[in-house]
Amino acid sequence: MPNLRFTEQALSEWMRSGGSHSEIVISSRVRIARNIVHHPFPLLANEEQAEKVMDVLAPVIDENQATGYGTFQLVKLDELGELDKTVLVEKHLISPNLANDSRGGAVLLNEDESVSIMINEEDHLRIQCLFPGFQVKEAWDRATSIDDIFEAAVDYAFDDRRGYLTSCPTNVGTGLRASVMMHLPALVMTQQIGRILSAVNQVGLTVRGIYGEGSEAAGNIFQISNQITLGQSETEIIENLHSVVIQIIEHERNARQRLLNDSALRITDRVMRSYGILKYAAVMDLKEASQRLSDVRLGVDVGILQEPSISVLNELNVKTQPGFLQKTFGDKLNAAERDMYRAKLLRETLGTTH
Ligand SMILES: Nc1ncnc2c1ncn2[C@@H]1O[C@H](COP(=O)(O)OP(=O)(O)OP(=O)(O)O)[C@@H](O)[C@H]1O
Repeated sequence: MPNLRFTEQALSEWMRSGGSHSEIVISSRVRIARNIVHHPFPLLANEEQAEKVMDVLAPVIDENQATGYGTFQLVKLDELGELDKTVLVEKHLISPNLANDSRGGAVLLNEDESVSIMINEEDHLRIQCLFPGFQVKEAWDRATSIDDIFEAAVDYAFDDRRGYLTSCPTNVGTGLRASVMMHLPALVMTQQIGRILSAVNQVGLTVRGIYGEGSEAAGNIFQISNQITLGQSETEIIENLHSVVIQIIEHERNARQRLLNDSALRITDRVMRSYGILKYAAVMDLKEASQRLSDVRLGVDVGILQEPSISVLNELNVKTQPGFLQKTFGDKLNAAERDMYRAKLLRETLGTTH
């Protein structure tokens, strides 16, 4: 089993700085889907064929250490235990898809974990770049520079009329998904979220939960990304997302202000109560932890609380997940044990000694 430093720390190095609008936008991501010619797409490939794709793609970055983004390590999913795979998903470094069906799958990760290049996921190549805060354009620049390195080395499946060809028709064209992870507690509390999210859908964007397609929006965190990859240029996709996100930020800010003006005592009580429960509870399930961490994050953002730091809250969002908990406290914890250890971890991290 390889020495996997990526699963030791909960907080990726790239998450340590804030980025712009970080009181509302937690992170930005761009991923580009590509396939290479003369190889069956991953869903149709047998093990040997998947292995061949890996042999073609994995060395491209190895030979190109001058990416400017530090050295990369190749992690083959078949060589990892279930727990390490789960932790990589919990840190957003691989998709749940790749963890569940990792035949011939691999990921190339750079040192600060801001670039993750999945091989043999739904497509041969999925280049993902992550940035803290609202930095979709920066994530796009980085992803496209990595894409250029691959494009110079291999032949991509490309059709003059349709653009880049992908396994799922929803990715054909640019193969681009740009997204932001937003913390929108005030829009949820003021019950405006439904209206805002359906407006978002109407302008070609889609809303997902914290772990992507099919996951729930836990802890008032929503992932907003482009739905359309065909018929729009990459710049248009990024610009469209950018302008909608700016509007959502504005709505969330206004909602926070309104809550503070109209219900300061109620909000303060909610924040302090959640902080107290996180510091002293003996049992805590994931749903409650996510909700209470969201309350505390809001409290820090609007100045009700001076601590903990946002960096500690980001770290707790990963550390309280089932995989990471088991990594910390021991393999194979049942649900009741996880709830107990989650509470212990929260008490210890938030500075309560008993
Ligand atoms: N802005 C973001 N910040 C951090 N992680 C993100 C962000 N957007 C998406 N992710 C993570 O990327 C992973 C994949 O998400 P998702 O399923 O939405 O995208 P995808 O695999 O690119 O989409 P699809 O295959 O459906 O086109 C998930 O674990 C999700 O948490």
